[in-house]
Amino acid sequence: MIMVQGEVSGKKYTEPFSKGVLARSLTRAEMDPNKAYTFASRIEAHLKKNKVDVITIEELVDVVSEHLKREDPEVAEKYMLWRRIRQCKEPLIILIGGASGVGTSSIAFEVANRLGIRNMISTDMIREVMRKIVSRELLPSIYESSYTAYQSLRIPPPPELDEVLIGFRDHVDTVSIGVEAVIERALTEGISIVIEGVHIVPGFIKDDLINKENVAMFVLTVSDENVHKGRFYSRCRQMWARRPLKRYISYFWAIRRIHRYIESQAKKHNVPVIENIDVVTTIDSIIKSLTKTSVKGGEKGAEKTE
Ligand SMILES: Nc1ncnc2c1ncn2[C@@H]1O[C@H](COP(=O)(O)OP(=O)(O)OP(=O)(O)O)[C@@H](O)[C@H]1O
Ligand SMILES: O=C(O)[C@@H](CO)OP(=O)(O)O
Repeated sequence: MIMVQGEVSGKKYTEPFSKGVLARSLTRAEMDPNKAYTFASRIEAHLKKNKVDVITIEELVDVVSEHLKREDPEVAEKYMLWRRIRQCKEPLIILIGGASGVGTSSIAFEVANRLGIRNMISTDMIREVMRKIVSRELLPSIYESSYTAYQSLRIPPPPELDEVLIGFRDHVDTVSIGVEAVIERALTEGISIVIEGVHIVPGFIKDDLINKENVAMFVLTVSDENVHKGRFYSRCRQMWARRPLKRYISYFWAIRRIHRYIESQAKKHNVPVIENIDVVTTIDSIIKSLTKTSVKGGEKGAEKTE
């Protein structure tokens, strides 16, 4: 049996080589699952042929990337990017924002999956918990959707200001407190997490959290209004969807205003804006950007996610 040696939080561990585990990491680099399993079997055969009984994770990664470079350079590059992020010692906090319907939850799920991050929360869930704590009378705006929050303003803003944005800012400002609490808890516990939703807006979360090397924020956009609108139709066709299409379509004008506002905030605060047209391209941009920014220190290492 071939044994693999690794290290998590300074503690060494040894476990048997598993084709399944290796294949799973290759599928995260977008190798077809069947091909990944065959490839993992070939790696195992290679190690056996070379009479390897014990191999460290680093040595195994070298063997895998050498074989991958010959077989599929594109997957090899993605595999190495993925490894660099996984090597972070600090927990990775990924924040994905964007107006309702641009795809934050779909993309967050895929990013978490690709990076082996087991924790993910939507800001809608955080808002829901906050609604149970504070009465509607005290904080009416969080009882609204982000795009209807303006209807709960107690004092109408002066006509020269955009009331949709005033309502939105008020709504996001409150939910951001819950978002900050989740970030702080993840940092304290040392767990990686992806937080996604319309309440992730550049400029609203405390600088001391955002500026940490292992906290990365992204904003998703869909510039074409018709494509954006189409996303609500595609979502409501999914069997499990329980969200009324009519409501999103009738407030689409407000959602687009919020979309423009979030994008402008991202530009102002140097947060990467990613046009979410093709899922694979969006995820690749996020992962590439993570290796450039949030893992600035390079070899910092992650919790053992799998
Ligand atoms: N890149 C993409 N290409 C095609 N469809 C996509 C893409 N990203 C998301 N979608 C689809 O668009 C719809 C809306 O996506 P999703 O529910 O992730 O949006 P959201 O930003 O989380 O919205 P909300 O904030 O309202 O929850 C879903 O049906 C999803 O499958
Ligand atoms: O507030 C919003 O923009 C959306 C985000 O998902 O939530 P809901 O439409 O469920 O209120």
